[in-house]
Amino acid sequence: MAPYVPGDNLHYGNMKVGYSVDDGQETTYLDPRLPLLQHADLKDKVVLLRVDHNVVKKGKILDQYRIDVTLATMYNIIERGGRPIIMTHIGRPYDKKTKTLTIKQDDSVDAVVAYLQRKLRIKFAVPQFHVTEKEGIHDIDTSINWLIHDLRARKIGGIYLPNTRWFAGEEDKGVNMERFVVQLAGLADVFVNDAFGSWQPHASTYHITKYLPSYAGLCMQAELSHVREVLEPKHPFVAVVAGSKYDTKIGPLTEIYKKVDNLILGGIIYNTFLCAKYNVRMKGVEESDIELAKGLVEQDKLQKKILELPMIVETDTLAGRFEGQFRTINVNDFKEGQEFGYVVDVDPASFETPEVRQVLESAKTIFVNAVMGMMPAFWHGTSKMDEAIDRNTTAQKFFGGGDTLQEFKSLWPGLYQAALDSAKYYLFTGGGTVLKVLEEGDPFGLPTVRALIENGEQYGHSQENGRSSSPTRM
Ligand SMILES: Nc1ncnc2c1ncn2[C@@H]1O[C@H](COP(=O)(O)OP(=O)(O)O)[C@@H](O)[C@H]1O
Ligand SMILES: O=C(OP(=O)(O)O)[C@H](O)COP(=O)(O)O
Repeated sequence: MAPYVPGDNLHYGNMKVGYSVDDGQETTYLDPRLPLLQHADLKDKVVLLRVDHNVVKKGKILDQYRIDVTLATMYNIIERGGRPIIMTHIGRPYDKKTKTLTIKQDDSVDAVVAYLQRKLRIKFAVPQFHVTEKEGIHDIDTSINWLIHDLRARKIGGIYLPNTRWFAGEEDKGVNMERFVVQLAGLADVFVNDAFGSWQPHASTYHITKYLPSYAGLCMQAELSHVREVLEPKHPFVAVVAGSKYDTKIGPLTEIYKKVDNLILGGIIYNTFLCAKYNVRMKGVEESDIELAKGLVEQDKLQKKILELPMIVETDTLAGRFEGQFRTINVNDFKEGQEFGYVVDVDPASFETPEVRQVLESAKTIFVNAVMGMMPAFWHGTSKMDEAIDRNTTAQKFFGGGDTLQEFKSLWPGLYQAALDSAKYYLFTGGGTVLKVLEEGDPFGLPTVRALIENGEQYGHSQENGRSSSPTRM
């Protein structure tokens, strides 16, 4: 039998035999100053690869999507002779208020490493370093040299470092950070950033570029290219933003507000907004955050772009959804000075009001970074939101965010699967990152991406230096 040639379909009468295989290339639109993985010299080089494999909850992977989209970069590095040292953060083990680090096995990279080993059938080594209570790992000690020796000798397929946020220097700005970055850089010859979702300028995403020739990975490139569609949306443009990461999401909202036709809020952000607007109080919402939300309330007084979801769910306990201990309350009944228990979801009925239906059904672009309720017990609002958004079959729909994708997958597995292949949907690996890009107005202004560009200019390996011109073929 003749060998199968991709793209060379065989026709027998009306029957089509074989299938055509896409060449895997895609036109991307990237800033020509951005140094690309494709242009790096990787032969026999140790490559420090930062990914966003922040997919582990209580020691388990709930959605492997963020790992799968980095496999192309790993393959590319290995195929071109590079030896990978991979790193990611998991969760938020550093408490900014108490300034302490809590190291729990649940936040380890073990589940990710086990998944990669099963998937790629190569062996990864995870080095162990000395841990200090409340301060984490101070040093990458020399014990790692043995593993690097094995990596170079191809006795192991890769090294996977412990959770980057377990290192004292990761989120620090002083000597701890400098020491950590110098030690990290000492392990490798080249740095590749494929962690679109990790926009925060930490040691392993940002400061490391001061010390190694640095490049954008393939996932990073694809995401940066697609984010243009949200930056230049078809109108009406509706953003739905919810969840629990109040600290990193409230800032971008003021800028995003200017770009959208309507903004729908949920989760802790919405609770804080409601407290500020109606002068009510809810358990778990901090006074300092209410103060921050007042700016958004003022902004909305004139333009009225924020579409309120009127019915929300109040509970007496955060321990679960227990009959008789939760109830639906209506924002329109709020009285100044009222105090509520924990507000943990949006009632699904909110998505059936004529105003909300009209806005979602007439939108041309919808960006969703939203888990409406406290999971896993209060899933009802998020489920209804996903359904209401899917009803609009003409809009371009962009979902982004670790938890957003994970809940989309667990609540609507069939739809999630279809969305992965649908031209009407695009799933971003990072939700906070897309919000940040909308705030900056430029994906190449993200601190981590800017650092790559500056590195390319410093080392002279940006695309502009005779390698290629935009648009780029991956
Ligand atoms: N009202 C609420 N109270 C407490 N937690 C909430 C509430 N609404 C959503 N959450 C939690 O927010 C988390 C998702 O938020 P976030 O990390 O900001 O989203 P993403 O990862 O998609 O950007 C979920 O774990 C969910 O349980
Ligand atoms: O899950 C992430 O972001 P996302 O919740 O905005 O999608 C990323 O891993 C970034 O995590 P971080 O917001 O703790 O820096």
